[in-house]
Amino acid sequence: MNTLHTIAQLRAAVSRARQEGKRIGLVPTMGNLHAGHIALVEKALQRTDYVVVSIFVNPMQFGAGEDLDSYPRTLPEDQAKLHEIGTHMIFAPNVSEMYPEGMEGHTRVAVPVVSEGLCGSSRPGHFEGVATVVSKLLNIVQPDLAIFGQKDFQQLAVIRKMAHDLCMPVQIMGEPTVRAADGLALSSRNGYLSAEQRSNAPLLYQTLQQIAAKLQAGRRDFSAVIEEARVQLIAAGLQPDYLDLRDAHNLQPADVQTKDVVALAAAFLGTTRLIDNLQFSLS
Ligand SMILES: Nc1ncnc2c1ncn2[C@@H]1O[C@H](COP(=O)(O)OP(=O)(O)OP(=O)(O)O)[C@@H](O)[C@H]1O
Ligand SMILES: CC(C)(CO)[C@@H](O)C(=O)[O-]
Ligand code: BAL
Repeated sequence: MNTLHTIAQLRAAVSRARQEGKRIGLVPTMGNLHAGHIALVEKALQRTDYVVVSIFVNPMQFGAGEDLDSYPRTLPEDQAKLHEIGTHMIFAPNVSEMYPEGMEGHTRVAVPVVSEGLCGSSRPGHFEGVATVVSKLLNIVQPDLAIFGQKDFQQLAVIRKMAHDLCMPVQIMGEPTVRAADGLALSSRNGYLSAEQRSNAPLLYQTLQQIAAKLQAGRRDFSAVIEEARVQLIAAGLQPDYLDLRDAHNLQPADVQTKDVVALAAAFLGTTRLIDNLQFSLS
């Protein structure tokens, strides 16, 4: 396994693999890899013959005052984890390789509607940054398959819509969220939590489970159920950013007709913002 830092080197390596008849897989990440990322890479290794993992903390998707500078950068540890499971190639460009003329006048990919609301409201410009960098990565690697986590549910919806609308010749696959034993979704940002915050953090997923249980038991007063959840999070010291029920297929607001629902939440523990979601069916 090699780590390449330039687009030209990576393109040459992928093109050699393709000439050997290999199917190419891509797993885009921002590094600081945990078992959630590893599950995506293992799926890519099962489904394709040559797996590229990109590691790039993309400044275009961070807003002012967010954690771009403090985001954990752990390339040697990431390399060891990826080597151990048989990853074929790491692509770890620096910012000037990806944005040689800077970000100011750079082309941007906007995916309306699905990018709006939820994380799109709290992080203006975030999904434009994600869609732009994922487009670049897809154009650089030209994979047959690209895999993303369902933990970032709205991000996955944005990327699927972008690939569809722009006729990108790639299969986009979403994989289930990997959780700690207490239910907390694994996330690089969990590393920012104090011991006390970490012990309260599983309440985010528990609250989503309680919302699902109430609706599956027959309640249809969506706003009251959401308000009860908000009150519970606040009482435990979590500050909800959003808590919402959407149609899992198109992220439009859920109503009493919606069959496949996703409950989505973002909440602050101190300055750390965690997200999670839970999909469930209503009859
Ligand atoms: N717990 C998880 N289970 C499955 N996939 C995950 C999990 N966490 C992240 N991913 C996926 O891994 C890919 C890279 O995500 P990223 O590097 O941002 O990791 P992260 O841990 O989510 O970090 P952050 O704290 O920035 O949200 C994304 O497709 C993301 O959805
Ligand atoms: C998809 C991604 C790698 C694009 O920077 C990032 O948003 C992430 O890690 O989820
Ligand atoms: N995991 C999504 C990337 C981000 O929070 O910027």
